[in-house]
Amino acid sequence: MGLLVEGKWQDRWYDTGKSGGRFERAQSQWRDWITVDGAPAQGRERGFRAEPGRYHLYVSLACPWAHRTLIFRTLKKLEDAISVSVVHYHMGENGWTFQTGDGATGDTLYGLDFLHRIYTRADPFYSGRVTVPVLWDKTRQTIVNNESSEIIRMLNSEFDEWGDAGVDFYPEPLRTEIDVLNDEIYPALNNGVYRAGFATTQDAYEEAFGEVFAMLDKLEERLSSQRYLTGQRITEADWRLFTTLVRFDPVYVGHFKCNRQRIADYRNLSNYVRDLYQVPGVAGTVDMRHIKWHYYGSHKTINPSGIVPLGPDVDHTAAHDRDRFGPRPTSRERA
Ligand SMILES: N[C@@H](CCC(=O)N[C@@H](CS)C(=O)NCC(=O)O)C(=O)O
Repeated sequence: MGLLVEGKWQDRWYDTGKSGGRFERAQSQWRDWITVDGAPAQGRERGFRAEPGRYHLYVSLACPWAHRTLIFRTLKKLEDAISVSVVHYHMGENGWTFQTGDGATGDTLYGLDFLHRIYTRADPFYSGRVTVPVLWDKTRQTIVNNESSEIIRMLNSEFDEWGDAGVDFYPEPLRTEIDVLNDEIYPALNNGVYRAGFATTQDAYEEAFGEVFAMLDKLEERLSSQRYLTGQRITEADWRLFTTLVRFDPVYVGHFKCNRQRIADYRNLSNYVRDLYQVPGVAGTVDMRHIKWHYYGSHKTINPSGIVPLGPDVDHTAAHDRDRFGPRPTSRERA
């Protein structure tokens, strides 16, 4: 675990010293957009035109933010248009690596050893964290964007010429509602579990823990009267929630000490996760080995032995009860 300082790698854990023991996630620094016409997004200088075969995703199968991008790539049928490299699940003193095996592909573009070399290839003097996902432009050999919430928006709408234009997870009439949901769920839950797990004071941990479960209670209630977060169709807000929920019982309950209760103890949330998991294509994006071995094996400050617990055995393929709100509409019916 570390970061780049003016292009030089330094092995350093998160610094919670100046924030009262609170974990504060750094802002992603690469924020350009791929667009259909190649025009720069508002306020940006560099423009990137959507083209098949030009862009590449660097992901970890363990990471909930990278997982979002894989789900969008799969459900938008962009596998042929956008290529992928999967880093090794272990993140040690060199950060994410391109060690191969066990589902890790290595760097399929340049054969590099560490992900930080991708960042310095884009900017030899980059300072900041080296995170996944990374959306890479093979033509200009640079990073377009390393913020998952933006990458999924591009995949949703800018590659429709080569993907499934009938699938839209950010439909115009629901945008405000989706944005409001994201703004609430991200700090309290998606990032809340990390704030609980990486806290270095009791107060910081308890604050995050309270927010995590207050949000889960709220979502449980919301999902007691409708199939998905905005009602009858699956949106971006659901996929963003899914990647956190699917990691909750196997990792966040134990490793991040979010143990008031499990997702399995919430009737609606547990059925909802199974419902989303069973959407064709999604199961193939969930890799429990990478998920468990990454967190338990990489975070030595919170699990020094690196031992990975064997349980729990969560069966996401089991039947769910969400059809009680009516059938899940297919993308064709919605379009
Ligand atoms: N806001 C970013 C966060 C990405 C992120 O923090 N990824 C984690 C893995 S789950 C990472 O690569 N961490 C490495 C580090 O912080 O050094 C996004 O959503 O894309």
